[in-house]
Amino acid sequence: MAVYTEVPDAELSAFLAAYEIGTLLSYKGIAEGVENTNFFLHTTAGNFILTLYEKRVNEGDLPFFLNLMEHLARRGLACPQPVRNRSGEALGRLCGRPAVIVTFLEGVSVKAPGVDHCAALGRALAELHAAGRDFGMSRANSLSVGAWGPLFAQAGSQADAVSPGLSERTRADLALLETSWPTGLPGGVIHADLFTDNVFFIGDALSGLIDFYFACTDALAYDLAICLNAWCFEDAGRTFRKDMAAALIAGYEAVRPLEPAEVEALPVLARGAALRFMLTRLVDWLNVPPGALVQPKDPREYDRRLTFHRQARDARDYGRG
Ligand SMILES: Nc1ncnc2c1ncn2[C@@H]1O[C@H](COP(=O)(O)OP(=O)(O)OP(=O)(O)O)[C@@H](O)[C@H]1O
Ligand SMILES: N[C@@H](CCO)C(=O)O
Repeated sequence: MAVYTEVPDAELSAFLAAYEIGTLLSYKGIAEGVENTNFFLHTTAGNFILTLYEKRVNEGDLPFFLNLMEHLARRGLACPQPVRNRSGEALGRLCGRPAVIVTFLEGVSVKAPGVDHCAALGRALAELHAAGRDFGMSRANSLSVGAWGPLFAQAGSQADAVSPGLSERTRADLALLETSWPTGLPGGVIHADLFTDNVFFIGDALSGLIDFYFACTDALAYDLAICLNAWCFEDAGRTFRKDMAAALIAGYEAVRPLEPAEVEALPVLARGAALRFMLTRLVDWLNVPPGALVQPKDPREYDRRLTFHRQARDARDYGRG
């Protein structure tokens, strides 16, 4: 359960008093998620999410994330909206942490997506990229290829205790990716963490996207590569579902066709995306803060995906004919 920061009732009441969101009827810590502390708030005015930003979120980046959510909603994308307090501010402080209330988005995430979910995700991802095109702010991707070596150094010699041979495999992947990472691909605002838990459906229809706290300015096709990893593997990373990948890419290209350079770069982008999530999971796995209510995610699931990516030859192996 991702609650890193306990919030005493009195502090919560004082914080909420600054907002016009009715009277608190109930609240609870949210079980899902690993990055930030989230509470579900039920008030006389409706449902809201209270987020306290933790380790990986830099406070200076919050205006980018909050403005982005507002911008995307203006462009018609369904995503949570920051709630401003009586002074007109969206960003507050609670228990020493930056804190924001956002609107509640209806829908449920799918645990085991199918081909149709992947097709819908592809369309939504391309729509997100299109909606972000005229967003005026930018933020470098702080978890791109340049960050992977330092992340690996944090795990150091403990990697092999998590999975035999992981150090050596990671060293080789890093060396290859650091020299072959593509530059100059079409760029813009990307979500950068569009895992199944961040995409909501009502029935079969995609109802919205949440969790924009890794959003940044980077290659658009890298976002697609992240989704290929997050949505198109089964059995904890052992089985690649080419049919789901094909549906994801086709859904994306129905809105925004990929350029030839992006198609060519897909295998290396997918390999890099897998390494990025393997590394952040590895560091988190080895460093659970004392007292935190969180279930860290298993880095071995991404080590297994890397086995697939290492043998992939071109985009056809990812279902892009
Ligand atoms: N605006 C929202 N509307 C409805 N539910 C939400 C909203 N924001 C968060 N949630 C719920 O809280 C959970 C955790 O939120 P979120 O994914 O933002 O946390 P996180 O710690 O950043 O997680 P992650 O591990 O995906 O980075 C979500 O899976 C969802 O169930
Ligand atoms: N989506 C990430 C966690 C949040 O960044 C993962 O599954 O590793």
